[in-house]
Amino acid sequence: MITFDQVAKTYPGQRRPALSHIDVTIDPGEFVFLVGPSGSGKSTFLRLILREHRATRGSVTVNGHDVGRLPGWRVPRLRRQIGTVFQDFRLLPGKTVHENVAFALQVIGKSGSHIRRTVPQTLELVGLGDKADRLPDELSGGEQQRVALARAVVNAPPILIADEPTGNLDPATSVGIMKLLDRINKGGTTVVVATHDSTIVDQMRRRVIELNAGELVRDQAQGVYGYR
Ligand SMILES: Nc1ncnc2c1ncn2[C@@H]1O[C@H](COP(=O)(O)OP(=O)(O)OP(=O)(O)O)[C@@H](O)[C@H]1O
Repeated sequence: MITFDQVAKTYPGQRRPALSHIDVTIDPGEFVFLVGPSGSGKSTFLRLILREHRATRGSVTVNGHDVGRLPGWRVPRLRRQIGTVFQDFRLLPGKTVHENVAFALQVIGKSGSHIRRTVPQTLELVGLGDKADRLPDELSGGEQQRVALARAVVNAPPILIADEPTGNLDPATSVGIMKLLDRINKGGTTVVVATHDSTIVDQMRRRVIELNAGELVRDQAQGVYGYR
């Protein structure tokens, strides 16, 4: 599903590579935590999957496609296969919860009847069925992240990527978000989460990939956070 084959990435103008010698395979349906100190390359790893950047060496394959070789016009189709969630939620402030989630379907051309059916189901999944008409600034941080999650999965992508999804949330709220990611994964979605949240990684005991200075230094089934 997602394969890194001898991947290296050096950003333009930088001497030190952000990633080097990365060899890893993530199978369909896996749940993977990506951990490592600040600057170790976690976001770069995720950006290569999304083709926000291209590898300098080696190849990144998603669903059988070498994403570095995709022509530009195919990149939107790749990104439709990958739901994304970030630390800062990135909701549209002038739109309601329903509209934020619906917008993700409108931009890919889904019909009004599909949207009216699917959005309420997805808001129920994330526990926000009763807050569809709220604006983002009328929600708590945890609720805003649930909206972002609903938006990420409303078109049922096979892959969900989350970069520090609990970075702005208190511990109790973070547990709720991780339980939701776990539930989405149990529905068959491959989930990759970059995080500094050691408590949650230690609680969940899923596969842990650790990066350090751009190198993959640990790949552990049912792993722990494992460094300070
Ligand atoms: N656009 C860029 N241009 C140049 N260098 C970059 C760029 N993005 C990241 N880097 C560098 O690449 C290295 C890896 O950064 P990256 O953001 O992938 O780390 P990270 O593990 O996600 O860090 P954090 O936990 O702080 O988010 C760092 O040295 C960073 O300064």
